[in-house]
Amino acid sequence: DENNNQDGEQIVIFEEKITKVNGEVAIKRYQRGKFLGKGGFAKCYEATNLENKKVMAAKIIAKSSLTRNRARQKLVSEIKIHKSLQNSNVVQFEHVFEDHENVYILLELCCNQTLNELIKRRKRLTEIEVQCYVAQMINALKYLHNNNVIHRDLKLGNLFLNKNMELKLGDFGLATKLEFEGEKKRTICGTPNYIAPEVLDGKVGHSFEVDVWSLGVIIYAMLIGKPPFETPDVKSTYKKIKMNQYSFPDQVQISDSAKQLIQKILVLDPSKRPTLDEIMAHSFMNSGGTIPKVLPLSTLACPPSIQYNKQ
Ligand SMILES: CC[C@@H]1C(=O)N(C)c2cncnc2N1C1CCCC1
Repeated sequence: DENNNQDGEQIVIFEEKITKVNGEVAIKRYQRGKFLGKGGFAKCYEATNLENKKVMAAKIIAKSSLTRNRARQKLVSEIKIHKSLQNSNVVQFEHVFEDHENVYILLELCCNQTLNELIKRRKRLTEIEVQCYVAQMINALKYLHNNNVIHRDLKLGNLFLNKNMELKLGDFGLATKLEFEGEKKRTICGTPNYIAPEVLDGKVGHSFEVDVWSLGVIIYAMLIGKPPFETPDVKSTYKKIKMNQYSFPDQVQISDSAKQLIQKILVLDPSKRPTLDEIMAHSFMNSGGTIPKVLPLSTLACPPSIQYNKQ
């Protein structure tokens, strides 16, 4: 019947009521699609804009779960920062609205999940694939940092893959925008495996370099198959990070330039870490055989746009 689709599933529509300047009320309707999973306080579904049939990813947050001020402030900050961003390697923020029960955040759909699932399935990636994903991450991070935004929660699970396997940086729940030149942040936040030592230190402030540290952790995790400081419990992970204690397992053969790049990034002193441009120019990012000027597109692990940028 009108409330169930052909395989008997209930059809759920969520509506946005818009009161126009002339007082007219317009209604935008979205049809809820398959459940994508939970993300923090949010239940996530595919959602189709019934006007233009565009399919997006919807984060639906029950207002009842936002009673604590911290959670509410985090959501307001996430929306304010993410809404202001527009880049080919950043998840596109499509729309946000609310009704009596929920807040609805509509985002670019990334139907190949995240690098976390990819690494789980593949165990580890080839150096060529890693170069390709690192180039896209650097593109996103350069854009963020040029807009005075620090992501602060870079990890495999926040690196989404769209239908063309293009990388899209998402989840700005812990992101922050610096208001003045040289400003330092002090709030301790991030995900244990990827958090920078100076954030744990708590005494000195932290800045853009925390994202470079996390990028180093991600490069190690993509090549080796797990993050460098991972241990069964958070406390010992923090100890290893502060002691800069990690190694390269003999079982996994990676190139010297890959090892060198990781060692260059994972240094305790943030001022000693390479800039994003220096990482891009590192031999690891330009090794793996010279790429012929004219590329047979089929051979490309990553979208032609990125490869050409590297030339
Ligand atoms: C909608 C939330 C989150 C996300 O941020 N994006 C961009 C996304 C985009 N496309 C599919 N899923 C996405 N997710 C998943 C849903 C469950 C956990 C994280």
